[in-house]
Amino acid sequence: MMKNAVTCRDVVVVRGGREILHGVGFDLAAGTVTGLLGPSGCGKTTLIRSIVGLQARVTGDVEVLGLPAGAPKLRGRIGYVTQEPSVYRDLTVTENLRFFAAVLGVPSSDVDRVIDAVDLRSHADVQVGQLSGGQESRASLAAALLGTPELLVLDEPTVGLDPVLRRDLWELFHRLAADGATLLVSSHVMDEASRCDRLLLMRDGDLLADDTPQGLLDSVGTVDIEQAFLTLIDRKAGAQR
Ligand SMILES: Nc1ncnc2c1ncn2[C@@H]1O[C@H](COP(=O)(O)OP(=O)(O)OP(=O)(O)O)[C@@H](O)[C@H]1O
Repeated sequence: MMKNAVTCRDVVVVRGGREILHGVGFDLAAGTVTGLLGPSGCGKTTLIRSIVGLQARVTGDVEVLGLPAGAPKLRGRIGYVTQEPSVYRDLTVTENLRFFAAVLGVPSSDVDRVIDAVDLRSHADVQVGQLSGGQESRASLAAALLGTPELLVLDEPTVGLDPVLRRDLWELFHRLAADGATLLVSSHVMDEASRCDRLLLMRDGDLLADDTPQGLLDSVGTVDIEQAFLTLIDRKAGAQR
């Protein structure tokens, strides 16, 4: 049986006095790329924060790599890239990565590997403040790849990237999964859905679907994921009427 890297059961989160997640449950199989898709504000970042152990007021069960989310032993086993760049703008790409490698206790030889992985070799000695938005987000991704984490959680990593870079990044995600990593990648761009092994479709703090891209299309009876998402919303609204 395939091992699960993440198991969520009945996850409820309250933020600012409002219930944001209403009892979410799913598994992430090890070595797969799962897309977390849904409109802005539906709760993707909140769910991601619950998995990486940064979210307060989480009830239900969130198990990550066999441990409760947030367990100190998970540090170094999870790579998390937020929507905000997490690298220092006054340091070069290489200087940033050497710094993070030292903090994580990762050999500095790993720096070259992650620079190549995100295709930033030509800008390795450029200050992050002088990079384009897409290059800066790839520098953040490179930092998250240091030490080869078993779980990579990426919050909208392809925002602002051109189609070629997006394609290259998705290829990288699948190479990492083939090497055994588990990836959860959030996006509100539905056309990225077909690149995932599995999809979690979210709306208003609930999971509308948890399926493979083809399984979703077959079960809903549509030809594209965006249409499937809209059909599921209409069905749910109809059921609630
Ligand atoms: N710090 C906070 N305090 C209170 N409520 C918050 C906070 N951050 C987010 N929220 C609320 O939680 C809900 C879910 O936000 P979240 O950031 O998880 O959505 P998202 O799906 O990641 O959106 P986006 O795609 O725009 O990043 C939103 O209604 C938002 O207003």
